[in-house]
Amino acid sequence: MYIYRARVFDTPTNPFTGGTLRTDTDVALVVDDGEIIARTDINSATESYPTVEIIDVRDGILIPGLVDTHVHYPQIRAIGHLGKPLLEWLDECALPEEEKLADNTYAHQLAGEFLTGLISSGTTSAMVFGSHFASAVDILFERAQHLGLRMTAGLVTSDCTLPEPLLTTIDQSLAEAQQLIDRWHGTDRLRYAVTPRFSLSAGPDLLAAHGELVQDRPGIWVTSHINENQDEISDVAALHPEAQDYLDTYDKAGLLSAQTILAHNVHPTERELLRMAETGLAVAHCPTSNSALASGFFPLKRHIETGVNVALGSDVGAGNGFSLLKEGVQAYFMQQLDPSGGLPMTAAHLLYLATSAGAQALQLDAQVGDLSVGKRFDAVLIRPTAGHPLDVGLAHAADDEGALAKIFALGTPADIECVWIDGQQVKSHSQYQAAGL
Ligand SMILES: Nc1nc2[nH]cnc2c(=O)[nH]1
Ligand SMILES: [Zn+2]
Repeated sequence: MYIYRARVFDTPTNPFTGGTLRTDTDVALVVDDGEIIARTDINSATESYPTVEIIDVRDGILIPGLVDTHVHYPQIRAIGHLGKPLLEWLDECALPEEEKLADNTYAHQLAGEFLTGLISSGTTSAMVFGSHFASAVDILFERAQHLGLRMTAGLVTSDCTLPEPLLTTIDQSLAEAQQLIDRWHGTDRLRYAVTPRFSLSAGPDLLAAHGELVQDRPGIWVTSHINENQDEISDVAALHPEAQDYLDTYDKAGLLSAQTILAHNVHPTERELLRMAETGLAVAHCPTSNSALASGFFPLKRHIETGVNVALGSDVGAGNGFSLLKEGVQAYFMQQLDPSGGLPMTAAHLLYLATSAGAQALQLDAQVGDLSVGKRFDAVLIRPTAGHPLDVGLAHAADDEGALAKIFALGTPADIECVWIDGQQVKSHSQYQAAGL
């Protein structure tokens, strides 16, 4: 048991519907076996728990663990290619890298690099796009289990239009998925997600077969891509003449529910938005990816007005890093710049999107997303080096909301001193190597 004495920022109420940022300059979080069992002032905490060690982190700012709802494990080494639209980027940058995961030694290296990327950026829960190779997905689950990450992931499936080594068949993909589900779904903090790459590389029969798998095994998640790029959307329409639009390719296959996360949705129709709201699925907004690939401006206002759940994704490697602080500020920039009129956001909106909204999208909000009593202690300590830009910014912030805006504007993984998952410290600058990452 520990008492964390801290300056805490979190968003237990939704700023998109009138909620506000919660800030406490000096609060005691009593954490027992990974659970926050009290949130009170330090005197009350020490009175109730006189023998418990106090960890004073008031020289930093504690925020909830960040939640990445869309990130690709095989693409860490593909980050940073510039100047290509989606389909060219996939062919020339992403897919050649994904083919290399047929080799387990390579997959092990990438899994280590990938998990280090997440944890060092303060990400404690994630919906991870796995690999086309079952053994590489197995390796990822094993490493994530060792680390304690809250991870939902699965075998990526495609049966057309991609290079041959990345293709599968219905029988093979169902058998491999079943093995991974039996081994990992519900083990510790791990869950399985049916993961058709996108409807441009998955025909109706493959989608339907995995839809049946989801119907047979309630609790299994679904993730894929949608409406990212105009050329992609036209090609999907040609490949799926049976569907009325992109969303319908997944809907017809029985893949849509409140346990579905679809990435991008930059170019949705009104019908698609209405149907998304009806199903309760969540959209992963990936602003650095949308910028890098010039995919377009994400219509956040239309999503919110239609009642579609939205959270943030880094979309590594089209996105250009693991930091959800960077995704938050990029989301803000794009809303500011959108010529059709974006949604103005405050720092509270950005923190909400990067934490509570992600926890809700993953149905983990009973456990994480904010630092209230009853939640698990997934937390990130922002503590910049003295004299570095964020340290200067925080020292001169006008108020708490201003300080949070500085964190989004200036914060990098180097400013993240400690990360806890379920009460366990998984990153600290001093112990970083010892964590075995
Ligand atoms: N951004 C992005 N979009 C995709 N659509 C299908 N695959 C991908 C991918 O790997 N990245
Ligand atoms: Zn993606």
